[in-house]
Amino acid sequence: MDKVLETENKKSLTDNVFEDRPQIMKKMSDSYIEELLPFKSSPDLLDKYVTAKGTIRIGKILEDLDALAGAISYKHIDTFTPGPPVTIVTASVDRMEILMPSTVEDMKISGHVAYVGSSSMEVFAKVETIPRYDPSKPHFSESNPEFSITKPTPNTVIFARFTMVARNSITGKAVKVNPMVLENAEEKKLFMYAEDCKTRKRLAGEKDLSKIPPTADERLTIHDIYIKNLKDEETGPNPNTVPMESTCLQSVFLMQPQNRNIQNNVFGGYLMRRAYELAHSTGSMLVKSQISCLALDEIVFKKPVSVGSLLNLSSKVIYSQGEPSKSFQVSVTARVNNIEAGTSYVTNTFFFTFASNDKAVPKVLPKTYAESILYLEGKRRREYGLKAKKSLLALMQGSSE
Ligand SMILES: CCCCCCCCCCCCCCCC(=O)SCCNC(=O)CCNC(=O)[C@H](O)C(C)(C)COP(=O)(O)OP(=O)(O)OC[C@H]1O[C@@H](n2cnc3c(N)ncnc32)[C@H](O)[C@@H]1OP(=O)(O)O
Repeated sequence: MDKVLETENKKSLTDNVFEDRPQIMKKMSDSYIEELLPFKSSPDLLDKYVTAKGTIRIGKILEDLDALAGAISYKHIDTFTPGPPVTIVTASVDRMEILMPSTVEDMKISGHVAYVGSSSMEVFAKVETIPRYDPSKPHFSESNPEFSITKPTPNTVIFARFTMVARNSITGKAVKVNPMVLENAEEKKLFMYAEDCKTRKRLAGEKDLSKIPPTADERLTIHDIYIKNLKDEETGPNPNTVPMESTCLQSVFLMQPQNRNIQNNVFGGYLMRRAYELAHSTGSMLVKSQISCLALDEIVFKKPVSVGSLLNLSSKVIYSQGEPSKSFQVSVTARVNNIEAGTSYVTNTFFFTFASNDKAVPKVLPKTYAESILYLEGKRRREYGLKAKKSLLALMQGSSE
């Protein structure tokens, strides 16, 4: 008996509370949320989202998607009984193809939990245009009587897959989330697909060039660039090429409490918006004209960014083929400086694909080995991106039949 008491006394109070958290079965439709963004009929709303070009700010939409994924996850873990607070954090986001229209359209963002692991949830969310928007419909709906699973349709402009993780708000440890009951074959298929997405993201980063050296073909590419650089030095700079180092931009932000979760860490969506805006500026400076965002590669939020720290975002154009291609890749590295502790670490690197709307894009050339590795990273991402876009478009075509 004494032995049992001794063991019990050694257990942390908060851990017990979380282990005892009741679990209830949830359906996919239980976590569904949709929010209408009627930009055409609501000038006040449009005012918050419009860019100088008169289009919709992609950064704001990315921020909304992250908040929506958070709200959906909280809905899934809700057990309808008062309990200790659980914090939901964004662990990773899959690659997103961005097909935003060049005109202002009414939109809807919606989604639900598509897979649950032990403490993780895969949230599928999409942004779509609503050509025949009915202003008598409510703006915000927490349930949908005609629930259908989230998959891309011909009206989808962004299809996003988030991995959200539940943590004990006090100890920071993993918390078990509610299990899920699958109601039909379509949901089972989506659940398996979502599980694959989660596993792939979990393994992301293990194949990157900081861990695996360039292939033989890639080494040849680096050598070709070296020869080109030598030629340029002899004959004078080529007007159609730009050194990678000259494309760098930086911005520094003090992390304020307005963008924090209950653990005092900054929302992933806020970081995505800031990174997007810097990447867009970096691309525009290269092209010196209007550009459009085509994709945001997968993101892993490795470490939290705490309120009070300094966020340093540094960006560069890491890959562009030059004429006739109009697309190029921009990377943004987020480094956090803790002023009082004097520490600094990289939390994540964002990779964007942009395309020039009209003007030609100069070829970007690396000068150092470190830049060459970034160039190869950009080239790999471009090649992977072309395949990913093809399969998304096929999925969208398929769902219209
Ligand atoms: C307009 C709309 C209306 C909205 C209406 C307003 C609503 C208003 C609500 C606001 C809601 C905001 C919600 C935002 C939420 C943030 O934006 S949070 C801020 C950004 N994110 C962060 O700061 C996270 C930083 N990273 C970390 O803290 C750690 O890396 C993590 C994510 C906790 C993972 O740590 P770890 O030690 O690897 O965790 P570990 O315990 O080993 O694994 C836990 C689970 O995560 C999984 N996992 C870990 N890493 C990964 C990964 N990279 N990929 C996939 N899975 C992973 C594991 O597989 C494991 O899964 P299970 O087997 O338990 O199912």
